[in-house]
Amino acid sequence: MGDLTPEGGRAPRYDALLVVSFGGPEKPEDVMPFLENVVRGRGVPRERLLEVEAHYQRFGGVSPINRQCRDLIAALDVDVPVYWGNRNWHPFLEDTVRQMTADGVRRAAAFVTSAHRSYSSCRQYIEDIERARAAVPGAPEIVKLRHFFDHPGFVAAMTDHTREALDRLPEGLRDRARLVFTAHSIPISMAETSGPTGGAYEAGLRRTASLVAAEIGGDRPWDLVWQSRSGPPQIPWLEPDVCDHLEELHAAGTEAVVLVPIGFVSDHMEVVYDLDVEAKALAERLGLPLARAATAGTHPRFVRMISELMAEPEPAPCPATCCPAPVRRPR
Ligand SMILES: CC1=C(CCC(=O)O)c2cc3nc(cc4[nH]c(cc5[nH]c(cc1n2)c(C)c5CCC(=O)O)c(CCC(=O)O)c4C)C(CCC(=O)O)=C3C
Ligand SMILES: [Fe+2]
Repeated sequence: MGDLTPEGGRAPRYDALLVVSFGGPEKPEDVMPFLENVVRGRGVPRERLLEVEAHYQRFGGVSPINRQCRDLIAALDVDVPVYWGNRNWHPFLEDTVRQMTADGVRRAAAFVTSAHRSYSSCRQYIEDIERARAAVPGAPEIVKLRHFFDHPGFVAAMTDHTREALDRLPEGLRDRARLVFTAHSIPISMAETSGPTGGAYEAGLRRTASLVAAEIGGDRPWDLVWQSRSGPPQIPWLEPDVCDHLEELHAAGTEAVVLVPIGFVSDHMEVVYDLDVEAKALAERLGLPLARAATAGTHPRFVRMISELMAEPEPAPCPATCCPAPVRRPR
């Protein structure tokens, strides 16, 4: 299928675009069932779950993520029908794949709202897609687009938003502000097995951060730290946590910080709670001037990136050894 390109490769031909995301609750009574979907079989302690439930209830039981997916879809400029399915909440992928099948879709491109490589952000989405396809007779072929952590469109959007955040700091501090990039912490064992040869999650995040920092220029110091740790306490996750890091920076004399959530593509609950509520309150307590950069969201350059990914030669599927599912240790 597809025409030969001048380079002799095959131009992919997709008859639909499927946006695949995490999903989130949109009313208070959906919060607990959503969380139970997220943590099923993952050994997340009950206390952690109740704590996270309170984060959602504080915002009326509504995660911003579904709205953000709708906004992204509305901003897309592609010449095929666009579908949307989630891992953890409505619209569920399986229902969407059923609809695509009924509509006669044969071969769709899948854009997953996750830039980086790890089990949670890559392989698990592949499993979600394959499970949905297996449940629907005659389901279309679904080709997952490549990871985009180093794509110029993603980097440009994050650079713009980092500049905007710098401009929100008091003028005299802008040149001295440190860039603190954040991403979701994951278990160290998951980080070590991410990508085809391991370590790709952190390496990719460092790559994006260094590209953004270089665009910002001025040899500005930057760090990569972690947020939103979950899981049972006895299992080691990536550290330091962003809040511990802010305390350390403050103690060491850092005058101002811009937080850049490079590990996420929209301002969803983990960004608005863990950074805009928790980290912000800490910074206020410390007297540390802090601004948080927006995620890529619907930045035009990021939106255009999605069309560009669809026009690329079809990505090779991930090798089976890439981002394996975590081994579940008995507790
Ligand atoms: C790498 C990564 C990303 C980035 C890539 C991507 O975007 O996919 C991400 C995104 C997100 N994580 C999200 C929410 C949650 N993640 C949890 C738990 C976990 N995340 C993990 C990893 C990641 N998560 C892991 C290893 C766990 C432990 C359980 C498990 O092994 O799966 C929990 C359970 C409660 C708790 O936090 O303890 C919640 C509620 C939301 C939605 C926010 C909203 O509703 O707006 C989004 C976009
Ligand atoms: Fe998560």
